[in-house]
Amino acid sequence: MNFSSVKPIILASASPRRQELLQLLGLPFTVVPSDVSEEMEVENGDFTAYAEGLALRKTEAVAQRYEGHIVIGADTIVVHEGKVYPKPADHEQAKAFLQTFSGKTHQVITGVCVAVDGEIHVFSAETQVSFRTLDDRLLDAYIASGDPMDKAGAYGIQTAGALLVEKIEGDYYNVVGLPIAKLTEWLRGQGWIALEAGEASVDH
Ligand SMILES: Cc1cn([C@H]2C[C@H](O)[C@@H](COP(=O)(O)OP(=O)(O)OP(=O)(O)O)O2)c(=O)[nH]c1=O
Repeated sequence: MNFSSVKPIILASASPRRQELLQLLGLPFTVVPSDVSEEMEVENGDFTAYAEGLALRKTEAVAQRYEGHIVIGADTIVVHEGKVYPKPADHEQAKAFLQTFSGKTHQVITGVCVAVDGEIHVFSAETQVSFRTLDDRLLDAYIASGDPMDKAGAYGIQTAGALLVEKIEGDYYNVVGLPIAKLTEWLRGQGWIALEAGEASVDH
């Protein structure tokens, strides 16, 4: 399946997972990571606004340098009982995070931002992830693998972190870092991308 786009696409993300997911569309894109600080306050307990705000910040930082492009940025956060769990600072913190999630359900929210020539659109997706009751040896082995360190909440559902998960409700790819179906539907709806086999596209 191949899509074409009306303008060149930039993925404003260093995440290899997001790059792989965007590759599913079979269209060319360039990666320009944003380099913005991810320090922001959660306001009024609104985690969706927080994830969307970070996605907006990352996207805008790149979009201002690339007129005439479709710039896509995202931010994935893990939320449990009113608190955001970022990428862990060290193995100890990774273990503490995962122990907190053991036997419980948390939320993964990915905020997505698309900017085209000053037009900015933001949306998000949320997935409920329920963890198994984790045994200590499995946790230690998983953390020793190093896999948790570059991932929000200290696990990757797409890697050996899969062994920690009991069930999910919502889009799996949203947990991995990009709700690709929702993004594709949105881009098609705007006419920014189209199926190559003759789908009408809007002239922007
Ligand atoms: C929960 C979870 C997160 N993650 C990853 C996705 C994201 O790469 C990362 C969350 O960090 P982000 O800050 O969203 O993204 P990033 O720093 O990797 O890249 P950039 O800011 O340049 O876009 O956690 C997984 O790969 N699997 C998972 O199961």
